[in-house]
Amino acid sequence: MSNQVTRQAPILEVDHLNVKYGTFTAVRGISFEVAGGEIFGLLGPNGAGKTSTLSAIEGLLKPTAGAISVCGFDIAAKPLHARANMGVQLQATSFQQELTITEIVRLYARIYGVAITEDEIREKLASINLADAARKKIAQLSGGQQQRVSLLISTIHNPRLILLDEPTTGLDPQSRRYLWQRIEQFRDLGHAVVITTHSMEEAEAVCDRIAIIDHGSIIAIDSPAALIERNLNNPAVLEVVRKGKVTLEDVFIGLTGSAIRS
Ligand SMILES: Nc1ncnc2c1ncn2[C@@H]1O[C@H](COP(=O)(O)OP(=O)(O)OP(=O)(O)O)[C@@H](O)[C@H]1O
Repeated sequence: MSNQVTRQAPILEVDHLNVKYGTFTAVRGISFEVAGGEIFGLLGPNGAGKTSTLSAIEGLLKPTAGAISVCGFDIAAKPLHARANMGVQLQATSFQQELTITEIVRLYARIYGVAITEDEIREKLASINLADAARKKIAQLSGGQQQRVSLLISTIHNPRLILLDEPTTGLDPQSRRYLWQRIEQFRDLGHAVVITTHSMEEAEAVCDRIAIIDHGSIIAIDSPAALIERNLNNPAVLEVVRKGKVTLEDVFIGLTGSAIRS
């Protein structure tokens, strides 16, 4: 939790969410809330159900049971209202490859009904250190630059809820730090941010709270520091400690097991 911001009312409420693919249950009874001014991490081994959970929140996938609301709007009953309040980070490959970065920003502003002048587009690109790349196409940018564009687009309509699926995978430490700072700025402005990551370092560095998901269920939920504290004497965790001091990764492996997932 940011020191400057008092915890606000929930922006995202997920209540006993179930997702099935055919007869296979990918998400079983997941419940959590994310408040404004909070960065919430979804962690879990491959196949745990993180993307399925995000897809249900985004309205891309119909849950088999449970309810999701964004800013009080039920995603099933008021999908347009709910989606107007959320920003979803897209992959670089999802953008129109033939357009320049400026044209992409202009296009998405229009899609989201945001009035934006050419000067404002220039300012926005400058704010993510991409003033010089305004005429470049997305494929001509580095991975870090693409992720900055992607975050800019997903937040162009100033959504209260921001959903980021592994936003820093493959980035160098500088680009990763830069994105962390941008994400924290949104948090400090009172937005709610949900992030999935496989990086325990990232979870510890930016997440105020995390949920560890395994086999479709939340098995632990708290701040990273509290999860470590609570598991300092957990034999399953102590068995996997590598460097004498219990880390979030040790807690994660201790709770989810060492077996490689398919
Ligand atoms: N469209 C689908 N049809 C059938 N099964 C699916 C489908 N999408 C996901 N699954 C299965 O549902 C489970 C959860 O998948 P999901 O992608 O939500 O996991 P994840 O935690 O995001 O994994 P990863 O870390 O690998 O991205 C997995 O067992 C996966 O194989």
